[in-house]
Amino acid sequence: MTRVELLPTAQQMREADAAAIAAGTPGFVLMTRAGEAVASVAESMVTPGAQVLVVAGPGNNGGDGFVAARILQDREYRVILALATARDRLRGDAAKAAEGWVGEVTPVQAAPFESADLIVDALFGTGLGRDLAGDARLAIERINASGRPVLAVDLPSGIDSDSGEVRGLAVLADRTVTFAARKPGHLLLPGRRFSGLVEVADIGIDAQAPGADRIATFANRPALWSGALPRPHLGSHKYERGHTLVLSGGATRTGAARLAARAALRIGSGLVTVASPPEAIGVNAAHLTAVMLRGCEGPEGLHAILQDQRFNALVLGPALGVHAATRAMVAVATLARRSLLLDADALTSFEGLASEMHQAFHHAPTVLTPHDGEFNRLFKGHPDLLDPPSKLERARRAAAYTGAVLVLKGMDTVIAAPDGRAVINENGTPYLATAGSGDTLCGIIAGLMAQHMPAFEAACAGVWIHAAAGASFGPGLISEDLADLIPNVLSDLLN
Ligand SMILES: NC(=O)C1=CN([C@@H]2O[C@H](COP(=O)(O)OP(=O)(O)OC[C@H]3O[C@@H](n4cnc5c(N)ncnc54)[C@H](O)[C@@H]3O)[C@@H](O)[C@H]2O)[C@H](O)CC1
Ligand SMILES: [K+]
Repeated sequence: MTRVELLPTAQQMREADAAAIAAGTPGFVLMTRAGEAVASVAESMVTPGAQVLVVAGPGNNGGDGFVAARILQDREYRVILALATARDRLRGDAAKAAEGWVGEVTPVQAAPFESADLIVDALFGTGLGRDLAGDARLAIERINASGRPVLAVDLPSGIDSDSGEVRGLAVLADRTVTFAARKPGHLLLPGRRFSGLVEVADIGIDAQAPGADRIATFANRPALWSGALPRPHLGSHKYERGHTLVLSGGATRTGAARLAARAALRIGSGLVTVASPPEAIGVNAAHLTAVMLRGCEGPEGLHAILQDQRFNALVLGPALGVHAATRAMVAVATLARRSLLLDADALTSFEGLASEMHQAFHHAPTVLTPHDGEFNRLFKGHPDLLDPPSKLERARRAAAYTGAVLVLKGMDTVIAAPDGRAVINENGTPYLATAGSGDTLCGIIAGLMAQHMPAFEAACAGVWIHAAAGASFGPGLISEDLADLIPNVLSDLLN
């Protein structure tokens, strides 16, 4: 099973950097190792004799570039170094690295971008603090316009290490060499797209041990939650494996509930029932076999069903309709204190009413699964939740605000818990962008919670399993395929 991967913030990297230095490794040694790592990846991209243009910035990212330039020149590459600042402005280790460079230094304006066989982007890394302007911006425009292969040092310049956002303009790199650990900005969009193929170089810094008090972000990996996956044992009976209740929409909107219900059954919920409005009973009955069916007329009907405590996980939202009745159903479900998954209409019915969700979900395991559009509609009027540029930060704040686990979906789905834990998912596939895919995800997560998996772990596992199932099918995937692709993914995880 792969190991857990922490994605340190820029601040956590600075602390890890300082800890390595305090433990006896001089900063310049770290920089030299970083430069060596850059040089060795550059050698895998172009052969000796090739023209390499290293574009260096004013800080230690630039310092790494100077070290790489020296090493490559020693190895018979034709290296030119373009400096986006005045040489006498370099400080500390970067200035020391520049002293070791005896080759040509040109101002950015005169650098031969178009004729380079490889461009090394050493302008900015984790120290990027504001939108780019001036010579730095010019350099990035020239790099991107050159059409030449680009190797980025630590991060593509212009990408924010913590949020993955573009600070004005960013280098579009083919490959990135980063140090000690990947950062959130390498996994979050658009940073992931600008980074190209990311490789992690071990330069003697331990970045996997954040201070226990620190907010930690991880890459979503089975190592984080496979231990919490439900594993039926010989004595298991179906009631032990939970009973998931999925609310259906009206007669012409019943597919979503059945997609969620089948997925809940496939992921291992012992029983699954669709609660259907009377006018849709016939339609649902015609399509259901192992999934059971109950009539349910509005909030009162749901309240009556929930008198049976065996229904221990609920899915509300898909195709329920955006109106007050859906809000009333959510209120009944919340008061029943069962594991609860809210998606789609159960979220957008609270557009402008998010304050009704404030601290509303602390009493029972709850997972909200909005995509960006639903998130922005739900939290309209809450700039503190909508404004942070970082998807991680938005998800974390919304989780803390509601008391629910927040799954903010996309190709870079973020899962955040009210206590600050968060993961970034990266095994998504564009083929999951198909009608009903989200409904299936609801069923997977709820089905795991029905089997008593904690909400955060169930959400992380559900997102990963959903994506792995989709990726295993590829082109032509439709949502009806997804539930039946779960068993293969599960058996890989459970063996
Ligand atoms: N921590 C490690 O593991 C190691 C990191 N190394 C490299 O060091 C950089 C971080 O270096 P730092 O000097 O902190 O910042 P940058 O080089 O990224 O930025 C340079 C400097 O530029 C100023 N600045 C910030 N934003 C802007 C802007 N928009 N326009 C102009 N100037 C800007 C600010 O003063 C920055 O300090 C890390 O990425 C690694 O590549 C070590 O070499 C090896 C170990
Ligand atoms: K860079």
